[in-house]
Amino acid sequence: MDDISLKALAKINLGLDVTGKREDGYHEVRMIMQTIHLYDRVEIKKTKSPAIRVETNLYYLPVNEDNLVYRAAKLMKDEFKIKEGVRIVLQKFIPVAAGLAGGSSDAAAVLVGMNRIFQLGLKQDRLMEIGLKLGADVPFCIMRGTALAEGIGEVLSPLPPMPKCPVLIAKPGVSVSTKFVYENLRINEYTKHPDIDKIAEAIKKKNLKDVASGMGNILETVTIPKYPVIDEIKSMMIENGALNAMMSGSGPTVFGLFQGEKDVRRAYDALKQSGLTRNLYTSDIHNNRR
Ligand SMILES: C[C@@](CO)(OP(=O)(O)O)[C@H](O)COP(=O)(O)OP(=O)(O)OC[C@H]1O[C@@H](n2ccc(N)nc2=O)[C@H](O)[C@@H]1O
Ligand SMILES: Nc1ncnc2c1ncn2[C@@H]1O[C@H](COP(=O)(O)OP(=O)(O)O)[C@@H](O)[C@H]1O
Repeated sequence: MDDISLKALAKINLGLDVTGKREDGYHEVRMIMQTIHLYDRVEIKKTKSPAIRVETNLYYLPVNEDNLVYRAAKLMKDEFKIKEGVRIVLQKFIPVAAGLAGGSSDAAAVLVGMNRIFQLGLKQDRLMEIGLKLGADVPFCIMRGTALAEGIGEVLSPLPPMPKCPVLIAKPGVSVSTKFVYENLRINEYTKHPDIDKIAEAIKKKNLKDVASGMGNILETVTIPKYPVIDEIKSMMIENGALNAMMSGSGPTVFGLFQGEKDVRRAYDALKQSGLTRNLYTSDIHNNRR
């Protein structure tokens, strides 16, 4: 096999809490991670020339070592002394710098894809270890499904599949840097922490309503004051039938969980009309692990 085409799926955080800060500046988290069916397409072709070449449909994305797919390919080449090169064609559909782990998922796809086309025979755990060098969310993007993430996001405990439901994804026309959000997080005794265990319990009981009512993201305390439009989008989703709506990751994307297709359509139409969002997609829960 000389080439492979893979989906790089986005994630949402059904819950996100920060419990401490490490000496290296990274934060200790407790998060409920969920893969959704919104994806980039990553094609990888083996080439005789040793170079890594990247092409993408988004003109503003770098195609050098600043692109996570380039970094992932370089890491695999160096680690496993691969002499050949790769040509990577990246078709982006996941909004960039949105809190949906698009870049991390693209990198995960390159690790998985190169493991296959170069027949390296690496187990998933090993790929996840390598992935952590590229970003805290990469191990989850390799595993997929539903999981409790601890540590800096890399200590993963699989959870049973989240109940299926329509998901509305709405990103306002602003971009947020994850680094900025973590650096500006201030936690004190008044800060409300989401109950991560309650969400995990609701998932185990397959109770969608309790998952929705338990949703919470401590990073909203940084991103929403800076971009109040996030709150407007959340309110609009809830007023139009969402079980609940919340910011994903460091934002600014808002997702809503819905009971059925009719509800999600109503909220989609309302948001489309409002002009509050630049990217608006209906999606759903993707439970299959890799
Ligand atoms: C907030 C989350 C929630 O899933 O997702 P996104 O909003 O990025 O999608 C993640 O914790 C983001 O993970 P990821 O985007 O892979 O992080 P990295 O590239 O490793 O780090 C980006 C920046 O965030 C900070 N960071 C990241 C993870 C973490 N647990 N603590 C941190 O303080 C790092 O210091 C770094 O400056
Ligand atoms: N393949 C990639 N896709 C998207 N962004 C990338 C990629 N490679 C590098 N980046 C850079 O990483 C930053 C964060 O990207 P992304 O993963 O989309 O966001 P988030 O961490 O919020 O989920 C962007 O500002 C972008 O310049």
